[in-house]
Amino acid sequence: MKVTVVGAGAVGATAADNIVRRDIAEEVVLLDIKEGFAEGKAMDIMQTATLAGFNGKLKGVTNDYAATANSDVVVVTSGLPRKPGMTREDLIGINAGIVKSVTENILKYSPNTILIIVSNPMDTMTYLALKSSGLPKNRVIGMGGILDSSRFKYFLSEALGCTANELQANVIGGHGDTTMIPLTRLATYNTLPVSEFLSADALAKISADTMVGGATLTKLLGTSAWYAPGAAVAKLVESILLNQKLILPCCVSLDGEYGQNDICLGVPVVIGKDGWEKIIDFKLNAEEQALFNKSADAVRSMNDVLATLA
Ligand SMILES: NC(=O)C1=CN([C@@H]2O[C@H](COP(=O)(O)OP(=O)(O)OC[C@H]3O[C@@H](n4cnc5c(N)ncnc54)[C@H](O)[C@@H]3O)[C@@H](O)[C@H]2O)C=CC1
Ligand SMILES: O=C([O-])CC(=O)C(=O)O
Repeated sequence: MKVTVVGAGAVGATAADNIVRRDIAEEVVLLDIKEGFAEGKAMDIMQTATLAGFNGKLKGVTNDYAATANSDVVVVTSGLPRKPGMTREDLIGINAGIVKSVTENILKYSPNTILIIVSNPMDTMTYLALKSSGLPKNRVIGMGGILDSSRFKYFLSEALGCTANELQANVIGGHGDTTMIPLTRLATYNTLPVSEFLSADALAKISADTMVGGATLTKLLGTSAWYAPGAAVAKLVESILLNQKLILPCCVSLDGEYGQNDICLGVPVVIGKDGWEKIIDFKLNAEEQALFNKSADAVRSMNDVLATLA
């Protein structure tokens, strides 16, 4: 199987590194518009092969879409990251043009690929990629919820004093500072509800910290995060390439599920060789459904901005 990662910046290179280390793809291509940049990142990563013990191949190219031909999966990370004080939505003006042109170029050489959109504002960029590519809806997936859920489990683990691997917890809704919905009611610690161990106030703080998880790191780092985003991309790619059928929260096109239509938003889906194969449409309680509707309203108004861009 062949994977292309577009954008060899912080997130794209980290995603490529995580994918090649897992030895799950026969070929990984890293593409960037900046001359020599992807080639350099790929060479540096490949020089860890004997140290990390992997056998896969990673090749870097400068804007050479022919080298991406017949990719089974393409990950789009090209675009600007935010700086401290910005929201992800502030990036729409520049990133919409980049995501649209990258999608067009990719489809010339891989017309049946599965597209994974990472560039922000991710929910709107996923909607844009779905509409502009004409790909079947199951082959367009936005990555945000896997990362947000991993952060949610991190904050829960810190409060509980346990490893995050003992926790199950999901974030649904939009991938924005105010649109994420950490599902605290359904989060468990070794099968038991986390509310058995943490007060309502503690859970509210964990939820708030999760929602601004990306903004907190942006403030600390001066640009947005890349280690967990890159690892989250690899988790998603692995479930596709190995047809694992993992249930992962991803941004997908809703057609009545969760009461929404004509929008891409984060919900739990089964991920396998054909992309997202099924939406797990479980019943939210009234409070969660109200938050989901509010999240959809906010994302929809960002989607409306697309029509105003040149
Ligand atoms: N969905 C998610 O969970 C996450 C999304 N992001 C988003 O991912 C994007 C990338 O973030 P970083 O890697 O930190 O940024 P970065 O600035 O380190 O890398 C972006 C790369 O894209 C390249 N690029 C720009 N236009 C291009 C084009 N037309 N074709 C090919 N390459 C092009 C740039 O040369 C640069 O190397 C940002 O929009 C950021 O907000 C970041 C983290 C998590
Ligand atoms: O915070 C950002 O802008 C980048 C991102 O989406 C994340 O790390 O969650």
